[in-house]
Amino acid sequence: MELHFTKMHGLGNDFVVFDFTRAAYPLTAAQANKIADRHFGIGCDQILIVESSTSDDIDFKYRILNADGSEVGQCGNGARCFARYVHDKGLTNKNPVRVETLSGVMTLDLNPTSQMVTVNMGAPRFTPSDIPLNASERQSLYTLQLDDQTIEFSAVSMGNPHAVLLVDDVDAAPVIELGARLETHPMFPERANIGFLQVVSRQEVRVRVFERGSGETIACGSGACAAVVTGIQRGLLDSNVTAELTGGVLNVRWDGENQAVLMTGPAETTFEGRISL
Ligand SMILES: N[C@@H](CCC[C@H](N)C(=O)O)C(=O)O
Repeated sequence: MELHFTKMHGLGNDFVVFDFTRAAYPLTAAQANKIADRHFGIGCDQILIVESSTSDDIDFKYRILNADGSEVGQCGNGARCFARYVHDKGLTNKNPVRVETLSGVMTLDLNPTSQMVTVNMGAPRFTPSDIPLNASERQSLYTLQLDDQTIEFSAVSMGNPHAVLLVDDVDAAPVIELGARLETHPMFPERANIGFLQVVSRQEVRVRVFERGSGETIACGSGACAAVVTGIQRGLLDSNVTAELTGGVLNVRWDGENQAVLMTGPAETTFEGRISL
């Protein structure tokens, strides 16, 4: 079977995008894993699948597979690329675009004069069972034990599970070593994305994220939102924040409890091709 794909990225968080609106194709986890492989496949952090929606008021179904083949409910950088893709391919001319994911409905707003897209990420969820997190009650800071180290973190669902650690300097943070160990810690029954947050000022942060199912990526949209939201909750940040990731800059806005998070950033196409599976 040969499939046409489009390669896209949001701040270097890169995606292989497939249009399955006309014909469904059941990609297996093993095939997804092969596509994402940077040596034996195309190479990407996530695979994004465009499908038709069955609801009248929703434009598309937006499915997300991590590089390890696991299907997940959220990808913020991917959502911006999704919006750009369905417009560039002429699948819709609606703006905003409404999409359904495993985690709920998202609204994607394309800026008509630039490559920027604003994603309404929905309201963050803090209840442990919603994240999910093995804890009996909601707290702004949790701790877990790793050998003889006590790790302090905040936890939130942005439609996917995030733990956020506050650090003095993201460049010096042990993102890969600690991220890999925390991703699969029993505190996180569905694993978690592990973010490292450095507060530069009340309006500016630096963030690195070890992503569940993909490893450290050079940008994670939902990770940036999780980091900013937990920083605001801890009283360290204002409601409108610039998040600097290794791949570039996002704007994140959150006006507090039960309010939706708005994330704005670029979305770009790099190339198109065909792959035999
Ligand atoms: N890169 C993403 C997040 C992709 C999914 C994540 N790895 C998970 O497993 O939840 C983003 O930009 O949000």
